[in-house]
Amino acid sequence: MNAHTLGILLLGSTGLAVVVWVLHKLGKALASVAEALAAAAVVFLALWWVLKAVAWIFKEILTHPRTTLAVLAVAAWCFWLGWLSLVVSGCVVAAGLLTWRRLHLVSFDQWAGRALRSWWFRWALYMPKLPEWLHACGLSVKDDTVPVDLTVTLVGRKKITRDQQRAGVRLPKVRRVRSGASWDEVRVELVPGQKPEDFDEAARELAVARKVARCQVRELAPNVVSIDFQRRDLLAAPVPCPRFAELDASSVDLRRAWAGRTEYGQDWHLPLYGSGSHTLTAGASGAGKNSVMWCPLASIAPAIRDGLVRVTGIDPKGMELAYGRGIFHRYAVTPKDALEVLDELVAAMDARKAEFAGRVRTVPVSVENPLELVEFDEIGALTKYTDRKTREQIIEKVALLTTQGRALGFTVRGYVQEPTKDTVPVRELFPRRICLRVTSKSHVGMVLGDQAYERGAWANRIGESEAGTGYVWGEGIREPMRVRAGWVPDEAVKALEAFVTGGGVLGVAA
Ligand SMILES: Nc1ncnc2c1ncn2[C@@H]1O[C@H](COP(=O)(O)OP(=O)(O)OP(=O)(O)O)[C@@H](O)[C@H]1O
Repeated sequence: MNAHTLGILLLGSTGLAVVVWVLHKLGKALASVAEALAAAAVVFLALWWVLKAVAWIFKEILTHPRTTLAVLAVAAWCFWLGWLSLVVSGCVVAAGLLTWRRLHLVSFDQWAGRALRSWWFRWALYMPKLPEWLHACGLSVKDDTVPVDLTVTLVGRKKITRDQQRAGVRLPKVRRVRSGASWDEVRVELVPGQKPEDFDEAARELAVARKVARCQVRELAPNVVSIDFQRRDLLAAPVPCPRFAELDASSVDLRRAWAGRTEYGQDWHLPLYGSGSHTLTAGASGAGKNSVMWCPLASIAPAIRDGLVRVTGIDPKGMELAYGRGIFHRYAVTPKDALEVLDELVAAMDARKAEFAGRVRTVPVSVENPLELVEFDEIGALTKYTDRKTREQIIEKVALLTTQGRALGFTVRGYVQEPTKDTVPVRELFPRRICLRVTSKSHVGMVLGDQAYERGAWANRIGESEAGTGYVWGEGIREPMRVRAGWVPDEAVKALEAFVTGGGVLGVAA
């Protein structure tokens, strides 16, 4: 090997070493750049997921505030205080709620039970199941009109894709679930292509899907309907009237006369004396107004017999009350007689006022000063359909009795078919109202007040076969409550008459 070759080899090795060194340095630099990029990507991704999670939590808080906050509260509790204290506290709360439920079912249900049941039904039943039912009942909109994207590739092939988000079917969204004692209201928002009538037509199928006897649909807005499912009906069968022959005088409480049953399957009481005793009952013909009248009278039969209660009957039809004529201390049919009877009552009230003023705040019921109970059937017949002079006088006397009678032991109970203001101008003077089956939705508000219908007093939907069923609201009842008056058949009215007049205690099998 000569010097020239040696020089070339040396130069070549040096060049190669330099190239290797440069590549090594380049590789190192590239590796650190890649490392930095990877770290940045990880940080960016982590930040992106955190942001997404925060956005999701905010969205959930906004759309389902109660549920999300409850879940967050439970998680926070577990994190800071431990799960054991959570379980113990949960058991204590559950025991408290169960005790409350046992002691007072109605107040428990109206303040806590409804909210818990609504929440549970929403998440466990209606959110997962309703879309399925709606689809099965033909209440979904098929998205045949989904746009199709055509992609032409470089090699000339065509790829057809559908917008995955909008493919398939569109279903109404559940907006709210409200669960009452007997009915569940599921509010849904319709999708374009649907109308409320579609839901009306599918009501029967929906009832079958939910496995309940009845389902009704209410239109709340052009694109919102409430699908109402009747879960149970404890008032389907007539409620028997009390066995008054077996009652003894000491068990009669005039402030809580038994009147029938509530939709919770509990006793329904009405006050005949004291606060909230003036009662107006509205109901279409055949709605069962007379059972609201007769049933409490049957439950206080011993007090009527003993002279602690004196019943006055005003009966413009001259039929219904005449059947138990002996029960009534005073009785009137014609407008003239009615006015006379009312005059007599107002005079008695004034005499009592003169005797007791300044001595007591409420006149105690006794044989000398009995509770004067006025049963005014078809009150509209005399406050609208008589001559003006008599009408005005009758209205004036009823107003006097309802405004001044409570503390003096005078109670008026009126019954009306048409609860409009011009039929019953003294409507507002009756603090307690009962709405039996009525012919129009507007009547519900007239009897029970604004919002009664919206809050579930659907008295216009009571069936003709459900006579005696109605709604009560106000006077300590937070939500409209469905009730059914005890049914007092004809023979029971006769037996009641015999009982209170001392004509033999016949009693009635309940
Ligand atoms: N509580 C009830 N339970 C079961 N059936 C009842 C009840 N109340 C009434 N009915 C039935 O409904 C029918 C009509 O009842 P009721 O006479 O009380 O109606 P109403 O509202 O007074 O009607 P109208 O104003 O026409 O007199 C009764 O004959 C009876 O068959």
